[in-house]
Amino acid sequence: MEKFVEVLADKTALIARSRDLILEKIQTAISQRGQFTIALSGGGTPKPLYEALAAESLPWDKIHIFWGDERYVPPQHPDSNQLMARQAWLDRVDLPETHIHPMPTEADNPTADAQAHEAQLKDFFPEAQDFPAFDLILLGIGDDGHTASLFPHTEALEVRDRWVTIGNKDGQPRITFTIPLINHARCVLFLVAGASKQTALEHILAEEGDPLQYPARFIQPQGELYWLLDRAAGSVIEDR
Ligand SMILES: O=C1O[C@H](COP(=O)(O)O)[C@@H](O)[C@H](O)[C@H]1O
Repeated sequence: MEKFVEVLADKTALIARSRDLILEKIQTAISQRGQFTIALSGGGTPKPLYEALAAESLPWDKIHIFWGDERYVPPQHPDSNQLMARQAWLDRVDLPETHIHPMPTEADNPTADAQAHEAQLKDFFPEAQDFPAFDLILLGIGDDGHTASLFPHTEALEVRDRWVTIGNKDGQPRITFTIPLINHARCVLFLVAGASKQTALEHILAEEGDPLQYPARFIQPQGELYWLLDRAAGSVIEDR
């Protein structure tokens, strides 16, 4: 694993750097493999990044969009990660609808939806031996140290034999990529902004620590790992 930690001056610089990195990864993946596969994160942090990517002229017919996690709500629900990405980015560009691969959330059965999405991924990545290698998985962290929907001390952290599983946020189900799937990516990019993330970040990036308490510590991909932080979040790292 190659690990890079960058502290950017502010959120604007953070978004510009992450946009440029993604544009570089798109170009490399398409020139080497003919397509680019990305899994998106939800929450508030990546929204301006999606808006910035919507302004780019890209080979949309070679780009496939997935999600690393999803809230267990219908696709039109205001909490839906899919809805946010569609409004900020996907609905604004000429991306074929067949290239958008949301996590299903409407079976009224999170286990069935997680299994259905795993089957969809297996159809998309027929060559995958044990786990697929996404070109880029975009992640955030919560103030509690969670990433994707891998929450502290939850069963999802133990899952090693599935691609997709059920997350648990305070008793509410979510759908989430598993740790081994994320760790199989060619590149994992964490985007972290705001002072509220400082404490979690300090524990996640420390030499020693408990990954069950700070699940983002489990993310050690076989490819590249980028931590892009704005100064409000990353000053704790600079001060170390
Ligand atoms: O619940 C979630 O939270 C994290 C972090 O969100 P943010 O609002 O603090 O940026 C996010 O990465 C995850 O995808 C989302 O479902």
